[in-house]
Amino acid sequence: MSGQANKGTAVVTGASSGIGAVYADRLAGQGYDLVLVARRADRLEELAEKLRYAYDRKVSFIAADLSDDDDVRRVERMISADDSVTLLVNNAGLGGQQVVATADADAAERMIKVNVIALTRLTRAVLPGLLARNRGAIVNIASVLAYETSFGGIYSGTKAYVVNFTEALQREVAGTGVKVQVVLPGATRTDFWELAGSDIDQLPKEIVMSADDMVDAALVGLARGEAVTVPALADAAKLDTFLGARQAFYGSLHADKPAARYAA
Ligand SMILES: NC(=O)C1=CN([C@@H]2O[C@H](COP(=O)(O)OP(=O)(O)OC[C@H]3O[C@@H](n4cnc5c(N)ncnc54)[C@H](OP(=O)(O)O)[C@@H]3O)[C@@H](O)[C@H]2O)C=CC1
Ligand SMILES: CC(=O)[C@H](N)C(=O)O
Repeated sequence: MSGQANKGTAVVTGASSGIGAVYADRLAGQGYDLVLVARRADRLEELAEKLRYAYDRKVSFIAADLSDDDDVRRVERMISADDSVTLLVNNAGLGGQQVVATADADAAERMIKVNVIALTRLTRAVLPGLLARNRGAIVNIASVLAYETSFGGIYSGTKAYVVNFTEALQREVAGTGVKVQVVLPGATRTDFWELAGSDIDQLPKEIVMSADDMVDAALVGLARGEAVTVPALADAAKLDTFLGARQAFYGSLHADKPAARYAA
C-alpha cells in the first residue's frame, strides 16, 4: 500500500495495454486516483482492481471506443464534470495503414479519430476546469514519427498534429498553473506493432525501448516541467537546435512579394 498524498484524479486513455497501462501504474504509485479509458472493459477492470489493491487509490474506468462520436462525447461529459481531475494523459492511439493508395479508408478515419479528434475533444473537455482551478497537466503522447514519415503519412500526420496542437496549447496556458507536455516516444515494445501490421523484432534491439522505461522517463520530464520530452534523445541540445532552427526558418516565411527565385 502507498502512503502517498492524493494528487487528484488522472484520466488515462488507452490504459488497457502498453504505455497507457504503465502510466496508470506509475500515476497510482504517485498518489493519483484514476479514471481509465479504453474499449476493452475486461482489461480495464482487471487493471483497476490490481491498482486499487497495490496503491490504495480510487480507480474507475470508462469503456469507450474513442473512434465513436457518441462514446467520445460520453467520456467528455464524464471528465469535464469531475472537479477532481488534475491530469489528462491522452495516450490512446493506433498505427497501420502505411500505404495511402491501398489504405482502408474507414480504418484510416478511425485512426485519425482516435489519435487526433478524441485527443483534441478530451483536451477541450478538461482544460477549462484545469484553468479555473489553476492547477494540473495535460500529457499528449505523440511520436518521433511526427518528424519523419517512414511509417506512412496517415499515422505520421496524426502525430505531427499532436505535436503542433500541444505546442500551441503550451502558449495558451503559459503563465497559468497548468502544464502541458508532449511526449515523443521512439519505437516502444507494445502490442501497437502487431496491431499496426508490423514486426517490432525486425528493428535493431538497440533502438527499441520498453514501455516501463519510456513512461518512467516521460514522467521525469513532466516533473521537471519539460514541454517536449523525447525519452530516447541523449543530447537535449539537439532538440533545442532543431526547435530553434525551425523558429528561425519561420522568420523567413513571409514577404509582400514572391521570392526572386520564383520570377517567371
Ligand atoms: N509502441 C510504440 O512504438 C509507440 C507508440 N506511440 C504511441 O503510444 C500510444 C500508446 O500506444 P501503445 O501503448 O504503444 O500501444 P497499445 O496497442 O499497447 O495500446 C494502445 C491503447 O490505445 C487504446 N485504443 C486503441 N484504439 C482505441 C479506440 N478506438 N478507443 C479507445 N481506446 C483505443 C487501446 O485500448 P483498447 O484496444 O482496449 O481500446 C490501448 O489501450 C499511441 O498513441 C501510440 O501512437 C508513440 C510512439 C511509439
Ligand atoms: C511507431 C512509432 O510511433 C514509433 N515512434 C517509431 O519510431 O517507430
